Amino acid sequence: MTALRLRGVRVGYGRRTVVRDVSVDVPDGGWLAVIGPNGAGKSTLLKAVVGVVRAEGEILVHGIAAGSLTPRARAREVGYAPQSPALPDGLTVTDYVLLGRTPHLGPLARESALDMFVVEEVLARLDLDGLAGRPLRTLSGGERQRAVLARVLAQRTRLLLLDEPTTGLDIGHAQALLERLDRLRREDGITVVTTLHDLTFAAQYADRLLLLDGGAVVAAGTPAEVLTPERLAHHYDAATEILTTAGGHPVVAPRRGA
Ligand SMILES: Nc1ncnc2c1ncn2[C@@H]1O[C@H](COP(=O)(O)OP(=O)(O)OP(=O)(O)O)[C@@H](O)[C@H]1O
Repeated sequence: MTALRLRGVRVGYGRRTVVRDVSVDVPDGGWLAVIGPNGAGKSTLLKAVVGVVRAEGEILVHGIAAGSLTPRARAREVGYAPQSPALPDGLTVTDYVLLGRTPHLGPLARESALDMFVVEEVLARLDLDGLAGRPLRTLSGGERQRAVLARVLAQRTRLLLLDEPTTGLDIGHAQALLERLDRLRREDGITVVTTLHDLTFAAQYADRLLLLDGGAVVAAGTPAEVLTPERLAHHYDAATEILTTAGGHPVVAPRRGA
């Protein structure tokens, strides 16, 4: 089954079109990385899928038109972490992550033992259990980023849309997070869509890349197909060499003084 299908998606702010004619299919259990230079329209595309911005064209989530879902139903299908979310002041990490359970709560809106279990499990997996009682405002940038991801994972959706999930994370925490997502994908069939500026991480984890420039898809395919020095020069204005890891994944190495 196709977890996410976009056909001819267009998004504009006012009269300016910033995403144009985007079509892509993401199969169940797949990982799509949306890449592209600053301002290419990556975040806007994700926002269109979760309904934060209005879009034209077709957006199907697990075969259902996204626009026909209530916000609560959509939140049970799609977990979304924006690039820099506004965090409610005064909440502890546990309280905040518990917000991820909101779409699953019954009519009395009381959390059950299952909700608490899910929250504790997610906190442990993201190395946040030691911070569970801390107010959000006292966390470091990277810890805050992990708390945002914990809230999204607590939502337990089959499709995750993550906007720059590794921003502010050190290489170890970034890798641990991407490994965790990869395991969810392989073991539970969760589908992952991320924007990622780190093209080497994108090439390691995503099975498909979608390169946007000026709001349009300019390349799509496997990391090895999309990441060429010519494309990176043309669309990012970057001088790079593409190396290869022992495992056969492309590595994007910037070239000094080119
Ligand atoms: N709320 C808004 N109102 C008007 N223009 C916006 C709004 N949000 C984004 N834009 C513009 O839309 C274009 C695409 O922005 P978007 O944030 O989707 O790009 P991006 O590819 O995610 O960029 P980055 O890599 O810098 O995060 C940019 O030119 C941006 O200035």
